[in-house]
Amino acid sequence: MRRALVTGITGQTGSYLAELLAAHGWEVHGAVRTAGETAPTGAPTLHVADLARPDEIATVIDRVRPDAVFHLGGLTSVAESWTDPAAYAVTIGGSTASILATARRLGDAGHEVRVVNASSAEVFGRAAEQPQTASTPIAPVTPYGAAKALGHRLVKMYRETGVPAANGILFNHESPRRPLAFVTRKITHGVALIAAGRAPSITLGNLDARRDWGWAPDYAEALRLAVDAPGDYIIATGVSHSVRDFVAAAFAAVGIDDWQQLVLQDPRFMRPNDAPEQRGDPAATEAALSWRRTVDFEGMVAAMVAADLAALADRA
Ligand SMILES: C[C@H]1O[C@H](OP(=O)(O)OP(=O)(O)OC[C@H]2O[C@@H](n3cnc4c(=O)[nH]c(N)nc43)[C@H](O)[C@@H]2O)[C@@H](O)[C@@H](O)C1=O
Repeated sequence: MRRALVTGITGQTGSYLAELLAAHGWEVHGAVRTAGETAPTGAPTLHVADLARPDEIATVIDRVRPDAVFHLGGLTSVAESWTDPAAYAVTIGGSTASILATARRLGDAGHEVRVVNASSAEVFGRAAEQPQTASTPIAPVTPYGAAKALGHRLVKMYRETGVPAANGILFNHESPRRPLAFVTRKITHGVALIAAGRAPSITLGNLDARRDWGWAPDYAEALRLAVDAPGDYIIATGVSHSVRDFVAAAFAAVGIDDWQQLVLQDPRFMRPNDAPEQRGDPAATEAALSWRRTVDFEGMVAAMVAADLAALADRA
C-alpha cells in the first residue's frame, strides 16, 4: 500500500484528492494547520504542521515517511496576497522548499519521496500568449503568483537534480466545496439566495476578467495521475469565460434571464493587476496522463447552483 501525505487536505481540492487516493488504495495522511480540524472522508490520520513555519512540514514528512507528498496547502487568495505578501511568500514558497529538501534528503538515504506541487495559472501573470502552455514564460504579477512561481521553479530544479517531482499548473477550479470568498461560489450562493427571496442583489468587482474554470474533482484526478509521471502539467479546460458569463449562467440555472439590475459593482472587489484572461491548453496533459475532464462549464455552474439551493432548503 502506498502512503500519501496531503497538505491542504481540509481545503476544496485536497479533500477531493484525499477521497480519490483512498479509493485507489493509498493510505492517506493529511497535514493541517491546527489540531481539531476535521478529516475529509478517507483521511484517517492528521498531523499538525503550520506551513508558515516550513520546518514543521519537514518534521511531519520525517515522521510519516510517505511515498508521495501532494502539496496543496498554503494561502490561496490572490486579492489578500497584496495585504500580506510576506505570509504568502513563506507559506507557499518556503513550505515548497522545505518539502523538496526533505524529499531529497530522504531519497539520498534510500527512501524515495515523490512530490506533486499545486502550481497555479497565476505564475503566468498577464500572459502575452493565449492559451498558456507549460512553456509559457513564468511572469507573475501578484504576490500570490510570485510565491507560486518560487515553488514552481523549485520543483523544476529539484526534479532536474533527481527528486521525482511534478507541477500541476492548476487553473481556476470550482465545486460546491469552494469557499465563498472566490467569485464562483460567491455568485452561485448569491443567486440561490436571490432565487429564494432572501437577498436583493450580489455585489462584485471586475466582470470582464476571463478565467478558465474547471471542475475541482477532475483536477484532483489529474494531480493523482501526475504522481507517477514527474513533469509540468497544465490542468485546465482550454475554454475561458468572463465573470459576466458566469453570472449569466448561474442566473439562467434558476430561470432568471433579466439579471442586470440584480448585480452591483463595488471598487472594493477590484484588484491591482487583475489579469484580463487566463486560459490553459490541456492538450499535452491529456496526452501524457490520459486525463480528460468530465464536467464542462455549464455542468459545473448548474451543479454549484443546485448545491447552494439544496443547502438553503435544508436550512429552511
Ligand atoms: C488560479 C487561481 O485561481 C483562484 O484565484 P482567482 O483567479 O483570484 O479566483 P477568484 O475567484 O477570487 O477571482 C476570479 C476572477 O474574478 C474576479 N472577480 C470579480 N468580482 C469578484 C468578487 O467579488 N470576488 C472575487 N473573489 N473575485 C471577483 C477577480 O478579479 C478575478 O479576475 C485561486 O484558486 C488561486 O489560488 C489560484 O491559484
